[in-house]
Amino acid sequence: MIRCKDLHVTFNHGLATEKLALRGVDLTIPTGQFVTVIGSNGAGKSTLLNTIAGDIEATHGQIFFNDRDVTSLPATGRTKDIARVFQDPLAGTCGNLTVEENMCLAYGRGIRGTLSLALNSKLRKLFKEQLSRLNLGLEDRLTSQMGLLSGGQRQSVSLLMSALQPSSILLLDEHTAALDPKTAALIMDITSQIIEEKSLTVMMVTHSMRQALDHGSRTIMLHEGKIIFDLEGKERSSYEVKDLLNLFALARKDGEELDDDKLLLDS
Ligand SMILES: Nc1ncnc2c1ncn2[C@@H]1O[C@H](COP(=O)(O)OP(=O)(O)OP(=O)(O)O)[C@@H](O)[C@H]1O
Repeated sequence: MIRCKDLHVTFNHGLATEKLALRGVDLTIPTGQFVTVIGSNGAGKSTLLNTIAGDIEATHGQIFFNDRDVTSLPATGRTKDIARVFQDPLAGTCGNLTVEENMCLAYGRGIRGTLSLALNSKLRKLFKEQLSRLNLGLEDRLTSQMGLLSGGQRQSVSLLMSALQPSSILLLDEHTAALDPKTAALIMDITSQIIEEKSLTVMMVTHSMRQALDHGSRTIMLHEGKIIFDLEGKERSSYEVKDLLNLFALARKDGEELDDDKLLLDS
């Protein structure tokens, strides 16, 4: 379970550039729930995920994983609980290491004395099996340098790496946004499989209204640092993409244009 209690994040406090990025987020995500997170540019989606991951310190409020208060834990103290895949395929993997070395690091996160974890034939077999699920021929490129893979290939490996970790929470920040439609669909497919296999608690930020409704069982919409809609159950099932776009229209202030073309394009 993830619980955010009255979560606030203010950047550049007291300066002319002060920004209230989160303004009292109250959110409880039961164990095993898959929540899609939508909202226009600057709504606070990444800030929410980064604060849950510990990369950004909460200005006020608390974060719990189950009953454990992790608010003051740095990101390094939360890595056992959280796996992440980012929009940028370069984030989250090391370009100078080989595919198998990257996977070994991810695998080792759950094991004591990770630095001494050696690549052996058993691990290579496991990594090959995982990579072959992608149907991208990456099972034959275990010793290729990660930096030489295409963005889509690299993102695919990042996703598999998240499945090798012992984490119970998966945070996906627009992880298919930089991919071509075919690769994006493949990645979403594998994402769903991994989530189901590991019964993960998931938050997925997306700009695609279609993706937001097609995946998971709950959708929250952030606007100016607050959750303004929280849809699940029958109500959510009855929603179409156009209904979500209408919610966006309702959320904007009078006369303010929806400045996020991407929302419309990806719908
Ligand atoms: N490190 C930072 N310093 C100052 N302001 C920041 C910082 N990070 C984010 N912000 C601001 O906080 C607000 C929320 O940003 P955030 O990245 O969470 O939005 P988002 O909903 O993820 O947007 P997008 O869809 O464009 O990625 C924005 O106004 C952003 O400019």
